[in-house]
Amino acid sequence: MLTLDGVTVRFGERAALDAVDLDVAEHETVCVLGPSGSGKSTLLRVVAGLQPLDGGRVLLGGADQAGVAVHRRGLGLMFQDHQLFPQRDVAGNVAFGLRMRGASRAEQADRVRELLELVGLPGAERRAVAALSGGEQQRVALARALAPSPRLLMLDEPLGQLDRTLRERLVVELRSVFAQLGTTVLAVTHDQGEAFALADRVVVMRDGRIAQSGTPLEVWQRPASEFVARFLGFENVVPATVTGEAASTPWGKVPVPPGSAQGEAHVLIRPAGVRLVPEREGLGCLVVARTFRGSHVGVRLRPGVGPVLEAECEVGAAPGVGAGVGVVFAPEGVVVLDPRPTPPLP
Ligand SMILES: Nc1ncnc2c1ncn2[C@@H]1O[C@H](COP(=O)(O)OP(=O)(O)OP(=O)(O)O)[C@@H](O)[C@H]1O
Repeated sequence: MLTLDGVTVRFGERAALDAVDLDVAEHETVCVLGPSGSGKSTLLRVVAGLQPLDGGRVLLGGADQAGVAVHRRGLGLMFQDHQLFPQRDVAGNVAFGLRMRGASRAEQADRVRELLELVGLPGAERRAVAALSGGEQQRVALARALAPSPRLLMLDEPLGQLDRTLRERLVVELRSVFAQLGTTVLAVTHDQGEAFALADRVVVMRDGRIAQSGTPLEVWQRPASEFVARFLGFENVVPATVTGEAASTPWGKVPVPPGSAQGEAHVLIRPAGVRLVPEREGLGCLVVARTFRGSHVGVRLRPGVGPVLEAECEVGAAPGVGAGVGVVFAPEGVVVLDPRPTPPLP
């Protein structure tokens, strides 16, 4: 459906996109994730035709889009500040793209009714958009973007300004709407929870390049690099030398899963792989903080050697701040991060 082939965009000396290759298949939802300034919005703007290329090609359905105007690309856009028309009612907003295409009044009304049902706002046609909640406005923006049946729907931080509970609910609804309609989606977000919940495939960007691409599970279980692991919020990442089934780390020897890459690498120890034992039985640590996280308690530990460690304990079993504990590492919680560059996309 969509192919980016060596797409490069420069602003002065700096490449906002540096020879990016990316494919999005029909019916696929791809979420581009990355820190501020990594090139996510530039990527969307390039696909939309809002940003000229300094190199490479953008193809939609196999056709090179060079010189094709924004409104002729068959895209649906839903951007952060969803920019509804405040003077029009809900129906007037949703029907906008249909009117532009010359649909009859009856066609418009049918499609608007259908879409409002789909986004969970049945019968909202005559409501004023200014009187809607943030979440309702977001649904209207989605219905508006979907109304002309775009071949590719592009979302930029679609749920950015909404509160967490609402975001979590809307993500589930979005997924179900996309599945029902078979929509192809390219979304951009800096919120990993949103990306992981929405996407069939996650693409992590760093400095205008793709740092990793994979299913949410693949990326979560096997971050490709120290950068990706840290971006996902993991803190227990250290340089190591792997020999056989052990890694030498600043925390001492750590067991690694069988078949791990050998030699110099970074290792990630998931907090759940950091097991607390009596003080004299493992690496001695001091508990420096404790955070209740609902299903578990996060415990920060200062070891005698090496950087601070994060551990995860069952609620009720977490030691108090100031306690001395021992730590052992469970091999199933250890990931040797691949020192090789991310393999190209299939
Ligand atoms: N019009 C522009 N002129 C100059 N530099 C730009 C322009 N647009 C983007 N950049 C630069 O290109 C880089 C990528 O920007 P981009 O907006 O694509 O990042 P982003 O990942 O979307 O960030 P954010 O999450 O903060 O929106 C940044 O360094 C940014 O400063």
